[in-house]
Amino acid sequence: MSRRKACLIFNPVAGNTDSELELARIKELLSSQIELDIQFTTEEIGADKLAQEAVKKDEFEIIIAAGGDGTLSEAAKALGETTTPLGVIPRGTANAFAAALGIPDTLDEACETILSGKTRRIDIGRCNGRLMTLLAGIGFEAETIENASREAKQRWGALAYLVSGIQQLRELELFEAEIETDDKIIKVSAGALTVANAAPPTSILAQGPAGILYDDGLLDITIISSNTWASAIAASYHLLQTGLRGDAAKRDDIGYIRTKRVKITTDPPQKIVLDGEMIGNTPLEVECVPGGLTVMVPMLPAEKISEKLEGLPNLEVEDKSPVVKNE
Ligand SMILES: Nc1ncnc2c1ncn2[C@@H]1O[C@H](COP(=O)(O)OP(=O)(O)OP(=O)(O)O)[C@@H](O)[C@H]1O
Repeated sequence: MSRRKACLIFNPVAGNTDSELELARIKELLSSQIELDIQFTTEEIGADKLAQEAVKKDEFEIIIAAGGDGTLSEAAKALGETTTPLGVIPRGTANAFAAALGIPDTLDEACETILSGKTRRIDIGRCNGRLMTLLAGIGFEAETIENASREAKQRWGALAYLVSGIQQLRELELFEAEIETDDKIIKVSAGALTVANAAPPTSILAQGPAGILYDDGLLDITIISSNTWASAIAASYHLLQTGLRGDAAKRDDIGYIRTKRVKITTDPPQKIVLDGEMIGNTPLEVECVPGGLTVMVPMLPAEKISEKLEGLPNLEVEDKSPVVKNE
């Protein structure tokens, strides 16, 4: 059987792990079935440029990105609105992109997902003229991201966002927002607004609705209007719980709507963070691009796997499925 050809885009500085060992393991796992052309990102040449060049060459069946959320999201955006599938190997601190799509975050399982060859078309968003894979946030989320420095992230990992978030909550100030969808205009005082195409449960500010579907052609907007530090903490905790359970939020200071496109203006103007990167100030316009990205995903979403027995001592499993007789 001939091997498939893939371009592997690898960020050698992502995460806090030994990247040489990781690259060797990826090659070991994939190369029996996939011929890899390995390209390293540099400070100057990002995953977006490498992915665009790979698409242009027109010789790869898959483009695989191995790195943190920055690398994965850049590669995804370069493949947006093409049919080339993206293989995802998460190697960062938070790995929100993989978590949002149910892609496992261990190297071995992520490579297994790529080898399984199952692809799925997912939505992407178009946000103020740029492509969006996960979400855009204004208010609280934007300030949190800006304040979580790379140094803090390296020292504390995902905790850095939490610490920065709590600092930010102390300075909570509401702003006036006008949210215009195809069929409504909503005016509201808000502390945080999140427009999500897809989001992992850890993106708590996006967890208003019960489950954020990444292939329904719609965006999920969560509005948080807590006006005191105590109520903002209670709202965040509620969202963490409901998000993990897959339930909808049930507090008066949390609202959510679903729409194909949205325009948000605020007074005063607020910073916008798009997929973890500051991109400027409001107004914010987002539109869903249904099926805009093809991704290699596991056969079953990871969260649906509810059984694990392997590894238990003296394990014996009897298959009791009924025998079908041909009479
Ligand atoms: N060879 C390189 N040397 C230095 N910086 C690089 C190199 N390749 C990519 N980068 C930088 O790495 C950043 C992207 O990092 P990425 O998101 O992949 O990992 P991370 O920051 O460790 O993960 P996370 O975002 O989960 O913390 C970009 O800012 C890019 O400029």
